[in-house]
Amino acid sequence: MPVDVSVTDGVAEITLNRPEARNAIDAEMRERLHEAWRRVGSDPEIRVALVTGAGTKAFCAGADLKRTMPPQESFAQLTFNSTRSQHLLTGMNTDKPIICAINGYAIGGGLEMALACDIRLASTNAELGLAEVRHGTIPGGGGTQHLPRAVPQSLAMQMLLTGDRINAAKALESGLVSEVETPEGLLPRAREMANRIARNGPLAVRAIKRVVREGMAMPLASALQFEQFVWGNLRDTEDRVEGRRAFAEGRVPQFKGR
Ligand SMILES: CCCCCCCCCCCCC/C=C/C(=O)SCCNC(=O)CCNC(=O)[C@H](O)C(C)(C)COP(=O)(O)OP(=O)(O)OC[C@H]1O[C@@H](n2cnc3c(N)ncnc32)[C@H](O)[C@@H]1OP(=O)(O)O
Repeated sequence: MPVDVSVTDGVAEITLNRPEARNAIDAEMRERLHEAWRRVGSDPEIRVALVTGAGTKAFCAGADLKRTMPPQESFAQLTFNSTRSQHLLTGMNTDKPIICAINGYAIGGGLEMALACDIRLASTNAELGLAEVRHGTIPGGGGTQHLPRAVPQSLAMQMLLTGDRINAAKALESGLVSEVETPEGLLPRAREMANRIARNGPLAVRAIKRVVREGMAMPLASALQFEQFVWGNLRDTEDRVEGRRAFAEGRVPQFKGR
């Protein structure tokens, strides 16, 4: 299968599995990814998602450049496809946190997928770039908007206009990724982080993702009001009571998500 999904202790691990094509996204992988993101969003047992690539060379080399494009895609069909391409990423708009373990090349749609995630970790051999301009097009999966929001605009424009890749060190320095690990250490680190998030209050975890993502698009005053509103909604939850009770009793809280 071009996409493997395994769920353990509330963590859904999604692996892009076409290493022979540097995990490039063809039509079948796109459909399986849609299914995976739908499962993450709908399965109450899943609290966190972790996405990575099979093999040691690439997270994802982007859209499959060898796929045959129908010669005369109607505009409606193109719109549908672009919508669905967008959906590959917007489908990730679950309110559950997604960690991306970038285990090698993340290019084009591969970097766009990583940019749609909440936490990005990279291995020392990773290289990240948006090559679309070299193919006579522009990123179609959110890259022109997410990259300048993730790194300084000058670096984003340099990457977009040249199609150049940056290495893991530059990605860390620019804040595109939050940590760099050895190839052997990347997945264990990502899994450890995912498991710690999965043990936190699930309502609070999802509220944090929502408040940050939606608040960033608001004026500061409105965003602070939004935070207060969401904080108030959590005040009377069983999880908040359990958190305080567990601290007082010196034990690990058992959150139920209500
Ligand atoms: C209806 C279908 C829908 C499809 C999907 C739609 C949704 C997609 C998500 C949303 C996307 C929006 C728009 C996105 C656009 C893009 O992503 S454009 C593509 C951008 N990517 C690239 O330009 C990368 C091209 N590849 C490379 O530069 C290099 O391969 C590499 C990644 C740097 C790796 O180099 P190296 O390790 O030297 O390996 P290679 O020998 O080059 O490659 C190994 C084999 O893998 C094949 N391959 C690599 N990349 C792709 C690819 N993108 N598409 C198809 N195949 C790829 C390569 O051809 C080799 O194959 P073999 O020759 O058969 O061994």
